[in-house]
Amino acid sequence: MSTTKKLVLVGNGMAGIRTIEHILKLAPHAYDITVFGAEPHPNYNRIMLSSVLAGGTSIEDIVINDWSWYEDNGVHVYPGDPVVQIDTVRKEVVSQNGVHASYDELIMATGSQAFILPLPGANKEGVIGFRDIKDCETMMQASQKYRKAAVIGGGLLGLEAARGLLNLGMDVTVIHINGHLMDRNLDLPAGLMLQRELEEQGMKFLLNKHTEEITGKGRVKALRFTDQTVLEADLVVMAVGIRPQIELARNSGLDVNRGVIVDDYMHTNIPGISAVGECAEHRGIAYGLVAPLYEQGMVLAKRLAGAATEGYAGSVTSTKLKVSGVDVFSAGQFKDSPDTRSIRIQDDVDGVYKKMVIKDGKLVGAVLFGDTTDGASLFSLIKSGEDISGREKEILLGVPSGGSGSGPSVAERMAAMPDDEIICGCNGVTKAAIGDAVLNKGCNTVGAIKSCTKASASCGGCKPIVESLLTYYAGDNVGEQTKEGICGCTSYDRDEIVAQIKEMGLKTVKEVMNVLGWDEPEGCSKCRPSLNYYLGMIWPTEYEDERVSKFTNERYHANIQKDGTYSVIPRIYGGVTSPAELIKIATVAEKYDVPMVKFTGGQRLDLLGVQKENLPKIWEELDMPSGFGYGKALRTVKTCVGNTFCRFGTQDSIEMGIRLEKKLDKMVAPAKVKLAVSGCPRNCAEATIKDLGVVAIDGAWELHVGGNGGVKVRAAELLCTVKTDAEVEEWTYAYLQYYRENARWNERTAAWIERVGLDHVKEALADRDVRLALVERLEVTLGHTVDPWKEIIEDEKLRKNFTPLSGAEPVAH
Ligand SMILES: Cc1cc2nc3c(=O)[nH]c(=O)nc-3n(C[C@H](O)[C@H](O)[C@H](O)COP(=O)(O)OP(=O)(O)OC[C@H]3O[C@@H](n4cnc5c(N)ncnc54)[C@H](O)[C@@H]3O)c2cc1C
Ligand SMILES: NC(=O)c1ccc[n+]([C@@H]2O[C@H](COP(=O)([O-])OP(=O)(O)OC[C@H]3O[C@@H](n4cnc5c(N)ncnc54)[C@H](O)[C@@H]3O)[C@@H](O)[C@H]2O)c1
Ligand code: SF4
Ligand code: FES
Repeated sequence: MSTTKKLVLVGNGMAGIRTIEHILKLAPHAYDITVFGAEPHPNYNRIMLSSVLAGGTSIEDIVINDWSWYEDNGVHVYPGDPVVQIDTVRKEVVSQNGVHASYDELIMATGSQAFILPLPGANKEGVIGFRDIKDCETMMQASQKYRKAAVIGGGLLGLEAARGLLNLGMDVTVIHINGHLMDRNLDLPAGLMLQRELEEQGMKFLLNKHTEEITGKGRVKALRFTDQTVLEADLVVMAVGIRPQIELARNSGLDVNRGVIVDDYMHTNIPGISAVGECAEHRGIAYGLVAPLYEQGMVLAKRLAGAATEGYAGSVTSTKLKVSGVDVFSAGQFKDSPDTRSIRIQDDVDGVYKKMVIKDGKLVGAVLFGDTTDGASLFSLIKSGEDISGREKEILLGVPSGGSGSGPSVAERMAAMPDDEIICGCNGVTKAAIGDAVLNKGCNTVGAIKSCTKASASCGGCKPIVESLLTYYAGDNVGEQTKEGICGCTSYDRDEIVAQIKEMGLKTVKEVMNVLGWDEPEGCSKCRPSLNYYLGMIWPTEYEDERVSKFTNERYHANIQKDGTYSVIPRIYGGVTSPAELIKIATVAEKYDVPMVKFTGGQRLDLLGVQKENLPKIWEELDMPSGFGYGKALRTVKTCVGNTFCRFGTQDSIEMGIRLEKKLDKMVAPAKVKLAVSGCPRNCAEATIKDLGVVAIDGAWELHVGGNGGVKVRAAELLCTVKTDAEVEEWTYAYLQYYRENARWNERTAAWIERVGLDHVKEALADRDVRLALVERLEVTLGHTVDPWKEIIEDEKLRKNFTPLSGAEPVAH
């Protein structure tokens, strides 16, 4: 008589089949396995439905185990045939099609269903959730016939659905009950930054809106809200959360609450029946992300295979929004509470926000917007629970901690990580699997690991840790192509892209992406602005700036502030103003109720707290050039008093500063550029911590380059000493143009000089003909650059962009 036990799995989804995969590995002959699935498909990666909807991925691409896998592993499968009854006494399940299957062990892995708000009209045609392949197909079909889509719920799922529908050509409005998006994962500043970014992509939002009714005859026509406004819609996608599928379990006598209640070994209250995945509730939590479910699956598989396991103790979760062009990451406890401290950086120029939440010296939560490269390492710090006291700022600023004795190095952290730690949550890839790919399967690049294990193939959030593990395992054998592409969308680096743009005459961002085979068709918030810069630098007379490829600040030509208002900084050449100019500034400040007028560190006046819609009017009335206080461009030329008034001064620093600023006032660059001119070596203008600082010495001028006074202070290095004012100009312009042509986008001169070395720059500029040619190219560029505010003021269409934040006002009936 056979000793093989019978194992029945109810639910052919991600958690259940992952458990079966482990059992097949741990105890290949222990069970005769039967799987029932309500969906007619083989086991597929539900996560990737967002990518299918957004385009570029097919249903076939997201299948994890095709039909042959079931056959090869002797797994009997009943697709499209849900289990409708469980006889826990006879130990038998019955399916909708009348199949009876007896079991020794039964796994419930029925997942969740989309929560459909019980609104009048919710049963109309065109109202759906977003949970499975069928929903995805319904949306794709609807987009062929209809224009207006409403997505209820501004969480992860709603925003991914909305992005997909936009890609399908629909006009999409997201209705959100809260005041900021992704309120379950983000705090207010990150939520606002996300909203702005998505608005730029064409998404519309109605916040703090409560839907009351779905109207229309047969098919949906509109949504009516509690404030009695109405939004027309031919397709409504509900993405307001999920509910575990527990009816079958409840009807079968299993203890249920929100989900099927399980202990640390995934036992339910009935012997022989386990539950795993979203349908399970462990220590009061029913998870809605794959990583914890895979951890549960591993524990269950070990128990059923008779292997030792410490049980499941619960998970800290992390999420990453899968919308191309937006980088958002959230992990753990992201909200402040009385027993936590938090530390945050908000860089409105580059559209970056980072927050760490700390409790008892340990990192317990993090939010990242705009730059999520540190997401994986922050997440592993949260999971490891190590004490980070004294290193908080270092960690948040992304300064690598290694070798200095201030904390474990990356290699030490990789070594300490347990083998069964899941590195790629989306695909359930463990550290051991990555080690195996590198050590035994010859994978020596991230790309090869991706092909072999699927790690980093979905949301990409795990890529930095995959890279660290690759280095940890492969050491010196890391393959060539791990050279960094400019972002996750491409493997081309900056120099290759610039060379290809020149060689192939590529003229638009889209063209570069198409021709160079970008992985993400829309690009992301890193590559779009950098391509926009490179194209403008290479084709100064032809290229038209692509507004959508820029950060918010540069798109609105104003610095966005913490509270969503903007600041206005007119140019004040060399920091020298006049009574007439001051009166003009004071007049607009009073007229538009500007809450604060402040001197900046760069000797200018900043009007803070300006509403977006007032920006064009203020600039029009000021009638002063833009100070580019927001952009990757020339910011200020700070000057000291110089020999006009100062008794120590040997040269006229004010005149020199104004001359340089007048020439360069519209110069855009890879990153912001600050200049200063001091009239003697006392250097009151602090010229030696500027990108370029000019310091007068007796009978000559010194030019110092690559300085920085920000987070990482760097003293400038002496580039040259010249005698005449004309030479100061020639070297300054040549140096800046050389930087414009050779630095990576977003690379300040300090970082650039550190990377290429001062000697290289000196050598490149040594030849006068080369310098003159550089100056000429800069002049051509400057000749084609316009003052952005002049352009906006004169163009009605551009002025229209300055309407209030949530532009999507509902249609009132
Ligand atoms: C569009 C989308 C994007 C997502 N993106 C992410 C992401 O980026 N990261 C992340 O971590 N998570 C993401 N998720 C969530 C993730 O997909 C789920 O957490 C995961 O699929 C849950 O796995 P599960 O096996 O518990 O449930 P499921 O994958 O839902 O599988 C359950 C299966 O059981 C079937 N079933 C139900 N009742 C029965 C029955 N009586 N008989 C037989 N079969 C039955 C269901 O039809 C289903 O096929 C996303 C979800 C969606 C919808
Ligand atoms: N990238 C990812 O990790 C990813 C992507 C998609 C889905 N998922 C998972 O899938 C599950 C479902 O996602 P979700 O976004 O539906 O759930 P969610 O709970 O994360 O978000 C639902 C959102 O809807 C809002 N909401 C609730 N009621 C509303 C109403 N009446 N009107 C308007 N808004 C309302 C909530 O404030 C919330 O922000 C979650 O577990 C999620 O983690 C994850
Ligand atoms: S740098 Fe020299 S010239 Fe300029 S203000 Fe200071 S002391 Fe005077
Ligand atoms: S965690 Fe999403 S691809 Fe790895």
